[in-house]
Amino acid sequence: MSAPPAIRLEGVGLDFGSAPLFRNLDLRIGGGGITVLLGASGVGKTSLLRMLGGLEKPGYGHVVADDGLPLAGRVAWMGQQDLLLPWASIADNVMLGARLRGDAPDRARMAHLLESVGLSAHAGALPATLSGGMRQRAALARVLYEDRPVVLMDEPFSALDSITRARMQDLAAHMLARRTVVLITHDPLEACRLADTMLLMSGYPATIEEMTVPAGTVPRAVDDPAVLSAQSRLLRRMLQ
Ligand SMILES: Nc1ncnc2c1ncn2[C@@H]1O[C@H](COP(=O)(O)OP(=O)(O)OP(=O)(O)O)[C@@H](O)[C@H]1O
Repeated sequence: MSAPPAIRLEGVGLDFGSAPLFRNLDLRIGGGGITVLLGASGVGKTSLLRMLGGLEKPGYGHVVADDGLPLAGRVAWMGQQDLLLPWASIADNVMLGARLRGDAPDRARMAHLLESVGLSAHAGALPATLSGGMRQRAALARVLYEDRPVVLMDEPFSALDSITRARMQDLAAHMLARRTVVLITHDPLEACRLADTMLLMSGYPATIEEMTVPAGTVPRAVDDPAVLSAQSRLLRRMLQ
C-alpha cells in the first residue's frame, strides 16, 4: 500500500437545488488516522464523503491529496449495507475487485484476510447464510483486499447490535490502522472510541468544528471513563 495521504478541501461549495450544503469550505483530513464525522441528519456528511471519494463533484473548489497525486484509484468505500453479491461465495465477494479488473485473484491473500476477520470457516458460504455482523466482516475483508490507502466509511456499523458493533469497531480500528479513514457515525460512543480527530458538522451551509477527543489510542475501551464522559459531553452538544 502507498503512504496514506492527507486530503484537503479547498474553498469547496456544493448546492442541491436551492439548498446550499457547503460554501467556501476549507478542511484538512489528516493522513494515516481515523477522522470521525458527526452531525444532524441531512447536514451533508454523506455528500462530503462522496466528494472526498470523487463520487460527487463540488460545484466549485477542489478536493486534493496532500502528496499532489490523484485520489482516484486510492479510495475504498464501506457503507451501511454490505453490498455483497448474494449469488457469490464470501471468498469470491472478497476477491470481487480483482475479478472486475480482470486481475488474477489472489486466493492466499483472500484466505489470510478471511482468517483475520474470523471467517475462514465461511469462505464457501453464500452471504444470506451469515449474520449481519459476519457479512460486515466480509465487507471489511473486501475493503482490505483492495488495499487502498484511503477508506471512506458511511455508518458501516449502524445496523449491528451493540455487542457486534463494539467488536467490529475493535476489528476495524486494528485492521485499518495507518490508513486515512473517514468514518461517518451517529453514535457518540463509536466516535469517542475510534476518533483520532472528531469533526462536528452543523448548519446550512455547513460549518465544521473540531471537537476534543479523549486521551488514549484507538480503539479506546468501551468502559474507559474518559470515553464515557466524552460521549456524554458529545451527546449533549449534539442535542443543542
Ligand atoms: N443527489 C442529490 N440530489 C438532491 N439532493 C441531495 C442529493 N444528495 C443529497 N441531497 C440532499 O442534501 C442534503 C444532505 O444530504 P446528506 O446525505 O449528505 O446528509 P447526511 O448528513 O449524510 O444525512 P444522514 O445523516 O441522514 O445520512 C439532504 O437534504 C439531501 O436531501
